Amino acid sequence: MGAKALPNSTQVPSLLPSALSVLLISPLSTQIANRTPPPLISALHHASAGSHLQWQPLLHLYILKSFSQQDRARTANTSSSIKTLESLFQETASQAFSCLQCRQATYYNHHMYNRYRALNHHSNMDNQLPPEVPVATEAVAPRPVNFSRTFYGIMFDAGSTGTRIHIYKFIQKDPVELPVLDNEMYHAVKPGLSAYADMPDVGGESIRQLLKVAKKTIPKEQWIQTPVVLKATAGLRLLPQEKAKALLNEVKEIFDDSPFFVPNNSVTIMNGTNEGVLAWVTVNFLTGHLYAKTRKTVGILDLGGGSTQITFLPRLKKTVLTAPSDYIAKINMFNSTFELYTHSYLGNGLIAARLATLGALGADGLDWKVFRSSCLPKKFREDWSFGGLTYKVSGIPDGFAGYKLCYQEILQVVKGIVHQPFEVKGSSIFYAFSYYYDRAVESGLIDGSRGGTVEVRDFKKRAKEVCNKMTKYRPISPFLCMDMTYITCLLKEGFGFKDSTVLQLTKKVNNVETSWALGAIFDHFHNLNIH
Ligand SMILES: Nc1ccn([C@@H]2O[C@H](COP(=O)(O)OP(=O)(O)O)[C@@H](O)[C@H]2O)c(=O)n1
Repeated sequence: MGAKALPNSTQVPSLLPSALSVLLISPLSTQIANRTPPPLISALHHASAGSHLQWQPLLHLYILKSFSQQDRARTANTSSSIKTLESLFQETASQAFSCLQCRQATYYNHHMYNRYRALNHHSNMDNQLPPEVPVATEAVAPRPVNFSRTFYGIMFDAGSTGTRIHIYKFIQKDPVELPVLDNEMYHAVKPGLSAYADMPDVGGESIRQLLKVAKKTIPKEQWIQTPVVLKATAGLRLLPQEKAKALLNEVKEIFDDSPFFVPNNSVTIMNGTNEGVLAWVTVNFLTGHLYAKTRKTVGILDLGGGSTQITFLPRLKKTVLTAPSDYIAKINMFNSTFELYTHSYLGNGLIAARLATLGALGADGLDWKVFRSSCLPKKFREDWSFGGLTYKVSGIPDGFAGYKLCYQEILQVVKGIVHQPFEVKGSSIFYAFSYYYDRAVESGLIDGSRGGTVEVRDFKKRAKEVCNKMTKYRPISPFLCMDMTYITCLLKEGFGFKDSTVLQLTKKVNNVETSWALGAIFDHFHNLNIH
């Protein structure tokens, strides 16, 4: 089966702006007023304080599908989603206010006080729609003179293959409105910090470079109250402790010299559980699945360079009961606790898996040993660098190359290592990103600008083709056969997905990266208490 188009909720960008602007500019315009049930108008209008990224999939679905009078049920769902996304920010407000009370940071002062007021305004709204808001309210409502409309958060993702900055802009239009995510500014540099294990000061330059982007993006008067946080993943987890520490210290010094607000513990190595859970929070937030008592969520599959994560909300108790105890994590949101299946496999990221397949992971004699694999073109031989080390790698010149042999090699890296959750054979939807996405694009499975939906069997089919015609695909990457075979093997033999399992390959939703970073900024503003 070839690539399919994404469903509506992830195709929003091309269709939404015009439809959304109609609603935001004139929520009671005749057409909409005639066709939209009054409670929804109220809810949408109440929520219309900015461009409201998180409402977009909901609005999109509603506008495109619900203009006929038939869909009262869908309207009810939409309204409840709006309400529950508000709840997320109500909780944020509550947390922020406690920070205000403990005087942790000047940063929180006026934004958070206003959000606390919003919390009071919305208290006891469980199972209700937001209150009716007259159309003219936004134009004439009195506001405090210095009311600040926007605030920002900076999250650095120090990954094994690169360092990225995510600058999130939130808007709070009115003291009684809750803040919403307006947009994300994203920038990335390569290689990752771990490549500077022996020269942390040089590694620090990449952070300085990215901070310049933050200074350009965020208005000067906001700098002092904008938190800057860096979380490192597999690259630093795999380094010797003292080398990782030296890099983190370097970053902390750079942050301290910056004009931004540096909270406690702002530079850390994140654990694998949080990486998986926060990516789940991001994707479910962006796709409109995150609300109180939600059962209909999507799973996530993240394939990094050094580690890989799987996270989903089990529907069946058996999935929880049959999982190793440290594969279940709890997270608090909307006054309830979500019990997630999550695990991060360190050493099973795509690049680490290449090294393992080649027998090079942790090997000595790197200056003379040549690491060979039947997953590489026979005549290929090159020096290849990862994580600050250089490896001599090659195909097997007088041997065989191809899918079957390659699959057998790769099986050693997966079999018996990756746990198969009970429920994964069911019909849950999984969003897959990072290297799943990149390799699907490079091998021509999906379009790079739009993403797409594939089945697990599509990866297998394309892996066979790439491995059995290595010369054709060599200009794209000599590692493409190895990578595609690894992805196939990880999905099938590792997690135990069926050939027919559908994967939603997505890099961005409404122009926001599908990465743990957004979940992490939520976690910063409101401790989600992952345990
Ligand atoms: N915001 C992000 C972060 C990573 N990635 C991709 O994720 C892959 C590697 O992730 P990573 O370097 O963070 O690896 P880990 O440290 O998580 O193992 C690369 O393909 C990146 O381009 C992305 O597309 N967008």
